[in-house]
Amino acid sequence: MRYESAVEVTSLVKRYGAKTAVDGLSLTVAAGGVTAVLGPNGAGKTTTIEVCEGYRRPDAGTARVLGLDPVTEGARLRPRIGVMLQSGGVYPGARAEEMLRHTAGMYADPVDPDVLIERLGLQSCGRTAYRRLSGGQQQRLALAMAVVGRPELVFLDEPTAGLDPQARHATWDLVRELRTDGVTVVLTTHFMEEAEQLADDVVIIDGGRAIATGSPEELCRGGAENTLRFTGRPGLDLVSLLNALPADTVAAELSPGSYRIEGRVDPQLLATVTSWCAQHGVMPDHLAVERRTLEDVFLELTGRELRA
Ligand SMILES: Nc1ncnc2c1ncn2[C@@H]1O[C@H](COP(=O)(O)OP(=O)(O)OP(=O)(O)O)[C@@H](O)[C@H]1O
Repeated sequence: MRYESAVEVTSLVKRYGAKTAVDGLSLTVAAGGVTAVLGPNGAGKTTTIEVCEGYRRPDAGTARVLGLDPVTEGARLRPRIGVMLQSGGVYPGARAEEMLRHTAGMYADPVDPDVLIERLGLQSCGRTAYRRLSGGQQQRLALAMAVVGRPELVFLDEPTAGLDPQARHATWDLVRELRTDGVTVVLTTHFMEEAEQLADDVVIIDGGRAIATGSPEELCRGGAENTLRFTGRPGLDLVSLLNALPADTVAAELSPGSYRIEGRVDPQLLATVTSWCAQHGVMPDHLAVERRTLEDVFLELTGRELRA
């Protein structure tokens, strides 16, 4: 159940020398849901998460996590959160199973490590040193270590980067289960589909600031132009069709007989187009409404150019 915010970041600034990595960022994470933090490379996601985890001190602004200051009240906070770093955080020589059991032993009521080992397909890796695990196995072990203590809140920094599809789906299932159990999950990802699949809320960060927030549905709907496509006989009178549609609608015949209409595609527009087709003896085949995806929204907001 959602009853309060689990994370409150306010006007956060974090600099590395002359580089301002986080530049007055504010965000709120609702308790008991999954929040995906998205942003281009170098946007400041990891830095923000690491401030929330207590690994970095803010230069200005504040972070409150489960009502606590992650730096000054870290000792009280750490037993209540789980952390999966983007890389590292595990002693390279330790065996996988040993490491997970050791982590479990640090908590009052841990999940049975064997259950996590099976869930995350780590059975064959138990006696292998961490540094000899594959990248995907290291990721899965880090995830198991983040959740073994039954945290109230988990931070997962790119949990599925480099995972094969089976491991990605196993990770998604685990995140869904955490959510069902009322655990708050904050994850970063570059996979927009992952955010669409898992997130109740999305925060898009760019240049060290939060530039958009909302549920995936809200972000895809907001100010949205959608597209309607259909095929019919070539050479339809698009001027006549546009006369029947709202003024800002655009129609084009992309190739002979293949039509695209762009604008606010709502049930009324759909009805007008099909009724116009009926009046003109046109059967609109392959009629399809294409909604904006989170990736479309992300690229609209953050641009298409590569980040340095
Ligand atoms: N320890 C550091 N020292 C100096 N600069 C750093 C350090 N860590 C991060 N930066 C810089 O701060 C900026 C933000 O980095 P951060 O890792 O927070 O971004 P990110 O959004 O997580 O990126 P990515 O998606 O690539 O993981 C980048 O320009 C990065 O080069």
